[in-house]
Amino acid sequence: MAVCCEIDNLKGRREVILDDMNSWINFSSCLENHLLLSSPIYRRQLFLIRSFGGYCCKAHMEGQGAASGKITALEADAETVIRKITPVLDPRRHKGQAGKIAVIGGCREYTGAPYFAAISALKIGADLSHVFCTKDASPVIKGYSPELIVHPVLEESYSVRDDEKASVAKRVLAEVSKWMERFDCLVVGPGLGRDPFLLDCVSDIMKHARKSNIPTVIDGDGLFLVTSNLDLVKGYHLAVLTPNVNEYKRLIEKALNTEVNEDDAPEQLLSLAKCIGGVTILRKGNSDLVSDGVTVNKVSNFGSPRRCGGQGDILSGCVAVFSSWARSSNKEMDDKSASSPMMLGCIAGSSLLRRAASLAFADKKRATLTSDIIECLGKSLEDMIPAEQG
Ligand SMILES: NC(=O)C1=CN([C@@H]2O[C@H](COP(=O)(O)OP(=O)(O)OC[C@H]3O[C@@H](n4cnc5c(N)ncnc54)[C@H](O)[C@@H]3O)[C@@H](O)[C@H]2O)[C@@H](O)CC1
Ligand SMILES: Nc1ncnc2c1ncn2[C@@H]1O[C@H](COP(=O)(O)OP(=O)(O)OP(=O)(O)O)[C@@H](O)[C@H]1O
Ligand SMILES: [Mg+2]
Repeated sequence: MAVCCEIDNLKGRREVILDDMNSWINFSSCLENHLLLSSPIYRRQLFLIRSFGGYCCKAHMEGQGAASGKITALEADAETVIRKITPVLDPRRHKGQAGKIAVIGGCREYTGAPYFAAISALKIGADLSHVFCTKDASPVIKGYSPELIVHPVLEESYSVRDDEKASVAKRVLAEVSKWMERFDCLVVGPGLGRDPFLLDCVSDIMKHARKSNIPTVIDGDGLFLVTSNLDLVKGYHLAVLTPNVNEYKRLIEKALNTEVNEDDAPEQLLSLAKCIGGVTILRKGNSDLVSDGVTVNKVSNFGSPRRCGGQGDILSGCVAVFSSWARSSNKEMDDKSASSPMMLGCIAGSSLLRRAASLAFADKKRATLTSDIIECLGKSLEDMIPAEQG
């Protein structure tokens, strides 16, 4: 009979005999839910057990690797996560209950990024999607889509005199704050730009969101801001950072004062998340890695070989929605021991984006663009969780 609690302690040699279906179910759910950090040896044994057909087998596990070897990231069961957290389409629900998201981003240079993030949130099932951007960016973003609610409230240095800055900053915070309590999640950074005055205002917005316990996904130039002031997110368990290759490099250099180490990538990500006080970090790349400083997971389902700009923006909008759904489903089930909603949101968002990218690429090949991927978000979700059954 498998004794699941012993599986956590792999310091010595363990023998696990899975002699019936129930013990296999216990054993495998223990692995999926708790033992996310494992040694290569352990993973080989898991594979061996699986290859025996799931049960009625005997496995010897040498624990040396777990005690002294590398930390590896187990592939997350993203499809199960998506099925678990996506809300049913219940006719008794009213507008807003499936999620209200706000993107803080969009300036003179970048109007695509906040649009991609905000429209992706709607495409996967959120009810309302707002964008808080600069005055210049607003008509452009509104022009892309009548679905988005666009607030032209941010200001860049060039449009504000020095003697006006304090009052303008106060006004910007007031404009965003009056909406804040209504949002289930913020996405800070897609297309924000790096204007110092604008970033000061966004720091104030982030502090306010934190005080109000609003989950916050930080991407793009939001990561530039956070890297320059880690205290903005340090210890905030409702923060998610979604760095790309450059953004990750800067974070590692700043927080850990070292270089990116590809050989021990899961371990380094775990240390980074721990160092920033348990924020959740989704490191984007060929495989996406997700950690909250306690566990580390991998999402590596096939995506697309096209690296057109904007895919990270889609991801940030999806992570915001899925994290909100995961939070609500934890609350509905009153399950305090459930996995971190931000981890689940990252796993679900990453997997869905990659599926959508793969579908879009199958159709458009080299001509695949971010808008094509957005068009595939709905079908990708439908394939896993049909609307009529959901
Ligand atoms: N259509 C759009 O509006 C898009 C806008 N985007 C926005 O563009 C902004 C910048 O995002 P990126 O993903 O390009 O940011 P990155 O930080 O990845 O790159 C910015 C640029 O600086 C260079 N760079 C980065 N780190 C460097 C370093 N350490 N030394 C030298 N050069 C370095 C990169 O090669 C790149 O050309 C963000 O606000 C982002 O959201 C992107 O999301 C792509 C789509
Ligand atoms: N080499 C890769 N192979 C496969 N998929 C990748 C690769 N790199 C990134 N991705 C996927 O694309 C998504 C976006 O990652 P990317 O690194 O392009 O973000 P980004 O640079 O922030 O994008 P954006 O242009 O929106 O700012 C990731 O979540 C990942 O799933
Ligand atoms: Mg990006």
